[in-house]
Amino acid sequence: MSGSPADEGSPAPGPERALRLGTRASTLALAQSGMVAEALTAATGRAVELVHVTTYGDTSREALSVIGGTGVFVNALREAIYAGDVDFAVHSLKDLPTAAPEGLHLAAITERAAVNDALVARDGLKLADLPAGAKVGTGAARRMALLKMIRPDLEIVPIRGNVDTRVNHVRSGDLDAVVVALAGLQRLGRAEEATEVFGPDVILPSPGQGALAVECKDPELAELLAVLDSPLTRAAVVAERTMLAVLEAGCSAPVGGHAIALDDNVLSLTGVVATVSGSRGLRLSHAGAVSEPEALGRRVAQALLADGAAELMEAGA
Ligand SMILES: NCc1[nH]cc(CCC(=O)O)c1CC(=O)O
Repeated sequence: MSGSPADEGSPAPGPERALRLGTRASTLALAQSGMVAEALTAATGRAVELVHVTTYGDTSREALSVIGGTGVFVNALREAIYAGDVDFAVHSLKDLPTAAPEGLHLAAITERAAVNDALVARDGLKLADLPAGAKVGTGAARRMALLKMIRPDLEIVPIRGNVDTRVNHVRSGDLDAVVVALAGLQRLGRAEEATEVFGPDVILPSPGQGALAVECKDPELAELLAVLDSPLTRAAVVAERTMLAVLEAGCSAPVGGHAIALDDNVLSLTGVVATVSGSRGLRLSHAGAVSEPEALGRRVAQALLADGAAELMEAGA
């Protein structure tokens, strides 16, 4: 194949030109895409060029629940791949809808960074130190519900926007605290602003949190990108996302899921489902084979459903 011109009819980008990586232009997306680009170049020697793609989710001020959920960030990047404007894209895995898109390969799921949620509070405060009625910003139903379970007195303020924007609400004094993904803070070089890092036992993360998904259309490119895949992270997030899919939870439902490898062969998956108000919640864990993450995801989802998860998600309060 080497030496064949890129325009000879093969959709596979020839080795002579840089691979075009489509990315949102937010600081976090640029950091994530940059990390993947560097890792790919280090592993394969291929040059990677970042191509900015503006998504409706970036320009709209509307609530995500109104404009179609986090899928809006993903769709514009996918369109750019389908159109051939870019060769591949990097997404935060937790933003990917669970349904597999037609004609695209989930070529790599990168080794997971921190799965934790983190509190960024004024004056170095921890959750337990916040005064009664303190204003805590988050737009995620899961975070709202799980925070309310621990501190029913808090005033949850629904905010959205990039991680920097959200953290800046604390800097400016609008809010006493925000809850964001630690992985996001770390990738922005702002991890030291976290005043508390929540273990999964306290706030169970979102399915896929901390992992990046690398997606492309061309099968040969998918083989090249697979060098970035972490099989253990893939097994964990497949278990988490299967659970989410079986629960049929929209991205707005308060659902958490987190799988860890107990050893090379055994995965433990914990799932949580709650009412948005945090008035009621269910949480349980099962273990299963690393080689069969879908079965584990289904098992945890079915156990949650058997305990009344569907009613909780519909309750709305
Ligand atoms: N919902 C937006 C989003 N998607 C991915 C991350 C963080 C990075 C990650 O989870 O890998 C964030 C920010 C946040 O949740 O605070």
